[in-house]
Amino acid sequence: MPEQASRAIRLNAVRLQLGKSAFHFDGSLESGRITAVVGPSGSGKSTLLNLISGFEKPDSGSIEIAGQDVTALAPAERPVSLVFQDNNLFAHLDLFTNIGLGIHPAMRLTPSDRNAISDALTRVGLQGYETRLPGSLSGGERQRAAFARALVRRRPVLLLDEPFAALDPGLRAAMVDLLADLHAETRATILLVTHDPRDVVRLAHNVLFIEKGEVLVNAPKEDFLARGDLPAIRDFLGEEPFQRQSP
Ligand SMILES: Nc1ncnc2c1ncn2[C@@H]1O[C@H](COP(=O)(O)OP(=O)(O)OP(=O)(O)O)[C@@H](O)[C@H]1O
Repeated sequence: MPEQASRAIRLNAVRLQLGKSAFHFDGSLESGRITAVVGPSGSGKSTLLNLISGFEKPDSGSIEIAGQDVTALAPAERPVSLVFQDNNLFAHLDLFTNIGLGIHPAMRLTPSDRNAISDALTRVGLQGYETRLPGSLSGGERQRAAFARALVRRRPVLLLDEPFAALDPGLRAAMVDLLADLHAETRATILLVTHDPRDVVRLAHNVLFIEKGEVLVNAPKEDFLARGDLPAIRDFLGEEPFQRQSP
């Protein structure tokens, strides 16, 4: 499938040292699919997303997105949207502007852009919050606003670092459904860092399990869920019996 291959993310012998932590990533991620990025705390999940989005530069090796070598490109030049763990809203700008910047850095917005912003706010349950500053929002509301910005950007690659972490169970379920809908609409390549095996079961097509800065397993979800023989994966899955479900 040449077209599929050309749209994938490839990490070619990527090496990075951050303080005492060494990272080595080699392999590819399927395009148009949701890949759950899982593994113990401190294993390198956020670092992988930072490398793909360009906020970290490899010491050696290269990164390709959609067939293009992006290793030397700045984050804004990459076809990627990233929602950080602690979200990345500008504190001095209202929500409308924060989200509008996701569409156009100089805020030259068309009427349809303005509609898209309002629509995104509605979809994350923040309708009417256009003039609010991030500091006046709860952690979960900020997280949803960051998600709304990723929605309007419509980049082919969406990187989400624990986007549901600060949400209560009801909102969490709504946002999980929203992400599933978003993927069905856009067929974006989505990497989702999560600590919750339920997200893997509900959302993921593939799973990348990272341990100590390296990929332990990169496999379809069904194969991953069957790897209870590996202690690290058993620890992640816990005691719950997980059904083999398709997203
Ligand atoms: N700039 C840095 N300087 C030194 N060490 C760093 C730096 N950034 C990350 N690290 C270390 O690299 C390791 C991996 O960090 P990373 O944030 O990628 O882990 P993670 O898997 O996302 O963890 P968590 O699940 O807790 O969010 C950690 O031990 C972290 O302390």
